Amino acid sequence: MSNFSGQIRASSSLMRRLRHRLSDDPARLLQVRCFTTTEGHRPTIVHKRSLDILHDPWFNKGTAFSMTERDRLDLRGLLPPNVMSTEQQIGRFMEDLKRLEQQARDGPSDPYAVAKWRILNRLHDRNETMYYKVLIANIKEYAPIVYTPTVGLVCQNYGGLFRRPRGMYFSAEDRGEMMSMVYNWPSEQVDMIVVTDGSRILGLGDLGVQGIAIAIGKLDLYVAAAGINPQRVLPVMIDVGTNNEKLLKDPLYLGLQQHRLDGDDYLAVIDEFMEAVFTRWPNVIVQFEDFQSKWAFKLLQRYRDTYRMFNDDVQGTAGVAIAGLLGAVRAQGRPMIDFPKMKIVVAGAGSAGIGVLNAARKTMARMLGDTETAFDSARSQFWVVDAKGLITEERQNIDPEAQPFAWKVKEVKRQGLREGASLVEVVRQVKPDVLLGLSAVGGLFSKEVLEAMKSSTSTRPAIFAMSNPTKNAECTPEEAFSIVGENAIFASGSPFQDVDLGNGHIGHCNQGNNMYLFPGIGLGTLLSGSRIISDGMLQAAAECLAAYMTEEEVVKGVIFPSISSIRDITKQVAAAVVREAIEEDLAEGYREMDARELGRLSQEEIAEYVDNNMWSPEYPTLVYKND
Ligand SMILES: NC(=O)c1ccc[n+]([C@@H]2O[C@H](COP(=O)([O-])OP(=O)(O)OC[C@H]3O[C@@H](n4cnc5c(N)ncnc54)[C@H](O)[C@@H]3O)[C@@H](O)[C@H]2O)c1
Ligand SMILES: O=C(O)C[C@H](O)C(=O)O
Ligand SMILES: [Mg+2]
Repeated sequence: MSNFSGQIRASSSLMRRLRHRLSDDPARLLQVRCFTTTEGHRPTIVHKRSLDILHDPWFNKGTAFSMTERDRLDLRGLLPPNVMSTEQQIGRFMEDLKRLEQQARDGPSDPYAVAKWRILNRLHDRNETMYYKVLIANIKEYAPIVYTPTVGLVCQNYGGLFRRPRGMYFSAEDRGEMMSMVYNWPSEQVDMIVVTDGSRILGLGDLGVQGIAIAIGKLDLYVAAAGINPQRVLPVMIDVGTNNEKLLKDPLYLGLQQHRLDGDDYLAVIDEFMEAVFTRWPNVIVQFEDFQSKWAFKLLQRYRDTYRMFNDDVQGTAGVAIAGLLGAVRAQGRPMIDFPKMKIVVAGAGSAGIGVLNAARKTMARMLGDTETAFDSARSQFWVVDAKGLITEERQNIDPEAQPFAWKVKEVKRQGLREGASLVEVVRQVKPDVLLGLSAVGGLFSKEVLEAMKSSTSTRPAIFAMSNPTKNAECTPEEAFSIVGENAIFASGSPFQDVDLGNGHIGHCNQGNNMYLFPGIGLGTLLSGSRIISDGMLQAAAECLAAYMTEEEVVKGVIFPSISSIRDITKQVAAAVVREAIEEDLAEGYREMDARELGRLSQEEIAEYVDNNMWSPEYPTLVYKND
């Protein structure tokens, strides 16, 4: 790794000299700037040869090593003699994968999904370049394998599926050691960490150390969608124990078999981890993922003003939901500014639900003039139902995060409702424009609830069944369209097929998942060099996603892009985040691009800068060097 950064250092000084000579020609300066920050096609110096190269997934090309390279790197005889092109290699790999698929049933219950994950995982272990080439070219097919829903099944079965370790594990036993442990990771530079404590994996609950697969899956999207260099990503599991009784007794369980640490002991572990990673990699960005709500908000408040971090479930989900909600307004043929008139019922008041509620309320308030009164009145557009029913001020031991959305008892009485009213009662009385589920309860939007949505006052009632994985979705698109009607707008957290409504009509199934935002938030933060991730940067990301869909698409009920365009949407989101960081004077620059230069870039140049800094899976030519 040291050579890799050495190469970057060498090329940086060359570029500095070049730039000095060109500095009075702004047009050429931009060209050089873009060039300096592009992952180039120069040879990569390696300090390994022979089997060490074949066992190194960062350098391995398998049968694609040319004969001259085989000679240079002492590989002759270690590979079958036929030199394959990348296309041939991928062709062979895909044939294998497809063979399996042809025998498989469609849909989320695909019995071969885990087998496909295993095949892809093996490829990931032996050849990173090829793995990401396959993933990027077939993202629609394989995102549901490396990401939700299959990754959920993988986490549940990780004890059996675990082969080669990937990422780092910090456990409660490592207290006092983390600052030195971080140096065991081979990369001199890490741009992105996704960390989980495994306490709430998707809607599957506490999966302890097995939750590492979720961090790996999120980082796969960072590479595939945002072009973050895979040598600079680090999946992390913080193992503070588990409260999953089954895992505590499982002889195959890979983690600490003790109950979770809590209170100050818990905080001490997370604090030590944050200090350690930011000491070694001061420019890293840490994404918190799938922490139980109890800690998600507290940790976000604790770190967000000092570290470059965000919580994907709270903040990423909020942005995606806002984009979807604005899409639902546009789908009715109404201007976005009508958003503050929407009546929204949210089922689920955990990290995701509360994140969405806070962001939606702020967005409404901004549209109403950004005054305190506007903020206050926006509150009455939301009805929050959790496991105990409708939340009002009468609720005992109310969660402080949910408190601002608790209805006054007198007011709900007037609406024919009361503390703890059931979801179906609330929907019947409120007749909402939107029913949004982040409850993790599969089938929560029952026939009765969806029947009640038929009296929605909206011409295009929106049903967002956002819980993951598939079996935790609050309803299926078939149920939504058949019961609520063809005009409904549907989005789900995990992918479903579009629904054939007959007569040539298609019920469009949108995937409303934070995957449309977190890669761009991470990339934009990295390239802006902002030390924190501000509300404005998150808002800019959400607005960019909302504006991505055309009027024509939105009217057809298509409110989120297809996953096939995830690299493009991520690029745009990242550019929007960079622009906002510049605007807020937070951008400190990245590598050769300092804050001043960044501040001078036009909108088009920012887009180009982002594009030029995205990693693409191409084999570099390798040259051996012995120091
Ligand atoms: N689509 C996305 O991008 C996305 C993003 C984040 C989270 N999620 C999903 O959202 C779900 C919830 O995540 P979380 O972190 O908020 O979890 P959480 O466990 O913190 O919260 C779940 C909430 O649902 C409530 N609930 C439980 N049973 C209910 C019922 N019968 N009726 C109404 N509410 C009920 C609970 O009281 C709690 O408030 C998970 O399935 C997760 O996968 C989806
Ligand atoms: O992981 C996902 O697919 C979305 C979200 O982060 C979740 O926790 O469900
Ligand atoms: Mg999550």
